[in-house]
Amino acid sequence: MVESTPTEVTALYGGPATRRIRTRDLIAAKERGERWAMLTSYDQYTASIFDQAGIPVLLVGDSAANNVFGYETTLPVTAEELLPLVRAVVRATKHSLIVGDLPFGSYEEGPAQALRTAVRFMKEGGCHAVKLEGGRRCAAQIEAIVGAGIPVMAHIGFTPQSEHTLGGYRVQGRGDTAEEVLADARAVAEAGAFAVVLEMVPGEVAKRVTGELRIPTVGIGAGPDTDGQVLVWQDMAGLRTGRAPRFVKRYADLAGALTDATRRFADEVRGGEFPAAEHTF
Ligand SMILES: Nc1nc(=O)c2c([nH]1)NC[C@@H]1CN(c3ccc(C(=O)N[C@@H](CCC(=O)O)C(=O)O)cc3)CN21
Ligand SMILES: CC(C)C(=O)C(=O)O
Ligand SMILES: [Mg+2]
Repeated sequence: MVESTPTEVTALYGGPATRRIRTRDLIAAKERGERWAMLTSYDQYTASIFDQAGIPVLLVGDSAANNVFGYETTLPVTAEELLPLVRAVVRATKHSLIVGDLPFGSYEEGPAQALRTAVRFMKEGGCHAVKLEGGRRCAAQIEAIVGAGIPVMAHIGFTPQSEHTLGGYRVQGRGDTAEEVLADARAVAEAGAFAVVLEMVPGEVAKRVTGELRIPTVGIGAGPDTDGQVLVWQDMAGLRTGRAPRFVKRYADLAGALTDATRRFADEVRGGEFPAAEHTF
């Protein structure tokens, strides 16, 4: 039997988990035809669980705006709010590649601003790559960041930071506009992105993009034919209540479990059952 060297990772799943996943592992996985999962994470405990459960890529999303800070949209969240979350996720993990999502307003002015923010995320956040929203319009930003040695994940299709231009939460790339999504995908790959998120695009369009690009595609509401799939963790685990987007599948009912635990705790305090002798010094 051939023993693997400590630095070798033969597969994203099941390989010797002796070091962090790197961007090149994701490109190699695509060449082998392997699919992989990505989740958001914004804190120590979820980061550690996802890292140990074998999620190769964790995104500290600007969706922390909605799912941590309680804003309506992702537009208000700042680098100052996101950076401590990035640091927490990095500190809690050993294997996953950590991607920091650049917030609205921190890269649109041009390559110099984008590079400055990306450097902050790497230096102050300690993440291993950054993500930004936009295709052709962000090619210069991607080039500048990649040119400084920082890996970039792109994000095209429905880009929540530009919901006011896109006309709300809508599928992008239906009919004739499929070519727009393809042009954006080619532009970000050409600019040096190591992967690209495809959000809310028709499955057929995502399949075409995935077949055409050498870099992996990561779908959210983009059908089954992308190389990776990403969900917001509170959606995946059923912590978020209320109506979820159609692309969400709930794998647990954390909201139900936590409500139940909370009620029992409160009831036992009211009934004098907690704390018991074993909890008392
Ligand atoms: N919890 C959470 N999950 C997400 O997926 C997510 C965030 N937050 N925050 C940032 C963005 C916003 N995203 C969203 C938010 C809403 C819809 C939505 O309501 N979609 C509807 C309408 C689609 C349509 O009309 O075509 C759906 O049913 O999917 C989609 C993506 C994705 N991101
Ligand atoms: C949904 C993913 C791709 C994202 O950008 C986020 O969570 O911020
Ligand atoms: Mg985001």
